[in-house]
Amino acid sequence: MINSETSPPALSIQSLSVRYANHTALQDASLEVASGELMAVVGPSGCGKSSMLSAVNRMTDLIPGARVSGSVLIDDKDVLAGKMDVQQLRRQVGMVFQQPNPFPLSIAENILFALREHGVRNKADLEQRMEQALTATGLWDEVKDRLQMPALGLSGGQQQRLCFARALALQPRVLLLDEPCSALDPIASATVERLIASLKGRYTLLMVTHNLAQARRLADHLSVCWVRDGCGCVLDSGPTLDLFENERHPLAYQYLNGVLC
Ligand SMILES: Nc1ncnc2c1ncn2[C@@H]1O[C@H](COP(=O)(O)OP(=O)(O)OP(=O)(O)O)[C@@H](O)[C@H]1O
Repeated sequence: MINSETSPPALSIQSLSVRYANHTALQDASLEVASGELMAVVGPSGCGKSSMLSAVNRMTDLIPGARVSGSVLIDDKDVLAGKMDVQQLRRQVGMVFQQPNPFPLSIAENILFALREHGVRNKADLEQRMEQALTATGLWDEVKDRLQMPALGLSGGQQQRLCFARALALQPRVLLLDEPCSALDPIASATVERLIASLKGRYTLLMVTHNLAQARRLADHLSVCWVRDGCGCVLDSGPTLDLFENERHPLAYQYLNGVLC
């Protein structure tokens, strides 16, 4: 287990702003995630949570008119720097979305394709990494006898775990999770939540969720975002229980404790 008291943060977001045309989705946001910890980002709709995640893996590059400023350091390297190799960044920073989005390929190919795209060629390595990733997500025993079947034939929860396996196979430094359970039924959601809990300590996780109870169960640290003067911003960040139980920032405290109407 990594000692977060002494290690520098794995992910440090500093004065991050994201603008789309003339709208500021996120203004001057800063937070730090220690290596091996899970930080949950919560806040009302439209406060810039997804925009924050998109800046971390440079998906904002793909949005016409999007402008990003500030810095996003992963192990002290600024991913927003022009010289950053975006292909290399996508290997370092995995992402799982709200809707499971497996490729319309076989279960095996979903993982093998991602590995080959990132330069893994040796057949034994490919198979070993595929099995490890499927095992880590609890899928191996469920799918090992039907690896050549279409991934889209899996249940929603299994598809989501396959998306986790596809990301984990690349051994990312940081994993971004954008409401990873919200499209799943309660049983599948609980399975994915257990999977996320099992990743703590081994991966650095930044998770957007609207489920405050889930944030409280899973997150080591919490960042509460808000919309102020039409722009998304971070109200307060800190240890999860401290934010839930102590009125450090009145608005954040009221939001977390459901006393805002
Ligand atoms: N591609 C885009 N082009 C223009 N505006 C956008 C784009 N993506 C997001 N926005 C706007 O930026 C603001 C922040 O959106 P974002 O999706 O980051 O918020 P969010 O907190 O993740 O919301 P939700 O909880 O509803 O997913 C919103 O006003 C949204 O309409």
